[in-house]
Amino acid sequence: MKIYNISLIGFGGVNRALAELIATKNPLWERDLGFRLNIVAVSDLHLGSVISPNGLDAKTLVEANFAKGGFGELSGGSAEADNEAIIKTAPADIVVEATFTNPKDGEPAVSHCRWALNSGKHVVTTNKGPVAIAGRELKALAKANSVHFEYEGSVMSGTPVIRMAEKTLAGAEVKGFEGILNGTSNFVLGRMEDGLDFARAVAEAQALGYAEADPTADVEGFDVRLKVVILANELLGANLKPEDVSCRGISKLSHSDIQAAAKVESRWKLIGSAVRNADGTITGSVAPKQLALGHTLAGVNGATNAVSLNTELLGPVTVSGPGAGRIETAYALLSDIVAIHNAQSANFAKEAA
Ligand SMILES: NC(=O)C1=CN([C@@H]2O[C@H](COP(=O)(O)OP(=O)(O)OC[C@H]3O[C@@H](n4cnc5c(N)ncnc54)[C@H](O)[C@@H]3O)[C@@H](O)[C@H]2O)C=CC1
Ligand SMILES: N[C@@H](CC=O)C(=O)O
Repeated sequence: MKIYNISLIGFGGVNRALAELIATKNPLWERDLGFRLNIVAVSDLHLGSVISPNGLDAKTLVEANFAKGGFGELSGGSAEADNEAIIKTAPADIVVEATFTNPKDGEPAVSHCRWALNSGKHVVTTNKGPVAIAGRELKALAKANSVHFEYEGSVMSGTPVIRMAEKTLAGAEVKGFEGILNGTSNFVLGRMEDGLDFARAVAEAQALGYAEADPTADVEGFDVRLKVVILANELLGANLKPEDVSCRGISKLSHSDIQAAAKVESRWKLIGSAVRNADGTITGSVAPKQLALGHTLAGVNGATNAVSLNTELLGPVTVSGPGAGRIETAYALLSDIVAIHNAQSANFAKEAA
């Protein structure tokens, strides 16, 4: 049975949820997936950092109510988050990057990924910054170091859109897509339909763990813009950068806009889309759209996301599922580790044959 040693970079909602899963699900994973996970290091800007080559107890990590710098009290701990040393020197097979998404330049997460890949460690991440802004470079770096760079959770949280499209729709020729790609803004629009004001709806999304550290990224569309770039580059073979995608969020929609839409049997949704043009170029955009109630995306509510992939051979194929949430996103990290494990097992089998 395989044990993967992992380092957690960032210990907020998502990585804490992964630790929670590790605390309870390792025996199940051992039986069903053929591996278990062992946390050998954690680094967090607020809590500090800790390395324990034999492994930290996941339950203790989750249940201890650490104060600022609290990892300094642990054996092998420091009150400072020394990400670089943790990533480069802790005896991990896999670095799990779940610090905040920086929509401007992706840092410091891009550097975290570079350090890990250059040290011969796999990277799994839910952070959209490195994937949208430096995805090509990081994939090449992973290849050069014979390791994996996996990022299923960067779009639609635990709902498997990237891997599903690449593996099971291979050959179907994706020509474009449109989707609801931000759980927070979709949740906020729904709560405004219920009569709640914008600020209170955003506060609810924050309390539920859906929102970005700065929820401006959610409501102004910057988060969806990163996801449009990721999907367009993955599924349409584009080479878009965030600044190539036009972007308008939901913050200017008022209660009267929402009521006016309801009167004509429609509702507002924040739509991210991309299309391959006749000349082969790809255009991406993010904007609120008023959809008739019969539209495939109009009934997608709360933090649920959905994307309709427009394919040449099948027409539209729509995938829907959780788009945000701590456990849901931690599942995406697990699915990335399963992908690494399966690829490695296949390699070992090939070498042994
Ligand atoms: N929460 C969700 O539903 C989803 C989140 N994501 C992405 O996953 C990542 C993590 O999300 P959450 O855990 O919800 O965020 P969070 O804000 O709860 O946690 C982020 C953690 O990273 C730490 N951090 C920030 N900068 C750091 C640095 N330079 N070094 C070390 N630690 C640092 C913070 O102290 C915080 O504990 C983000 O990039 C987010 O965009 C992706 C899909 C869904
Ligand atoms: N803040 C994001 C989290 C997932 O990417 C969202 O609300 O969709």
